[in-house]
Amino acid sequence: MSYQREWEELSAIKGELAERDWFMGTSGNLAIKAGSAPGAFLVTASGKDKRKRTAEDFLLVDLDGNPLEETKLKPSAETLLHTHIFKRSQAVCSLHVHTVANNVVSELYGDQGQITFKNQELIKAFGKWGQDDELIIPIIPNYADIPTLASTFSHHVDEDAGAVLIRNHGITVWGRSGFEAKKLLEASEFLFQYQLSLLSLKSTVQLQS
Ligand SMILES: CSC[C@@H](O)[C@@H](O)C(=O)COP(=O)(O)O
Ligand SMILES: [Zn+2]
Repeated sequence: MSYQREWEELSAIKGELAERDWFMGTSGNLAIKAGSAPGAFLVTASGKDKRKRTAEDFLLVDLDGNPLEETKLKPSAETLLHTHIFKRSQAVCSLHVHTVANNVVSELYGDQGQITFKNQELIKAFGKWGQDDELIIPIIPNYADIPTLASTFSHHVDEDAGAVLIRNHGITVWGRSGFEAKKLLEASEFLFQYQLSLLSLKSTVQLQS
């Protein structure tokens, strides 16, 4: 089975996210559908330093997350989340990263179960082009039991592109292409960093007045 093109695409995305330092402490995992095999996708191998580029970065798994080729590599511990995305939508790529900004936002808004962005240019990345459009990013608890986490996560996969925050853990985004998934990830991180800067400056101004 040939998946060289998808391997190179995911590898290039991985390299860009690594340049942003979004894989601290081996965190993060990435997946892309293997075009020639509709029931298969490439996923990052578990526990690797994703800043490094190696011949063992990804392995091919089926839609239940089982390896399709003989390998000593283990699929990402969070492969189940990617399987839900590919089973429930037409998404082609999903990306998961831990950043300080997405963790802090998930904790600040975790009790509300979501964060809403409005009057922000970058929500257009999610197709929100109207004057009063809102982008709602759900926030789910960080269940240690991965099947429970994945099942909770799956309830929010109702479109072919989207984003979900996992509280004090990270974000998972998915899209109809690698380009779209990366765009949503970058837009989300921009919005999180903006929100944190705004809250911090507001509290400084309040303290001074
Ligand atoms: C030490 S990073 C935390 C991991 O448990 C996990 O959240 C993660 O994102 C990476 O796990 P991985 O199994 O390498 O895909
Ligand atoms: Zn993670």
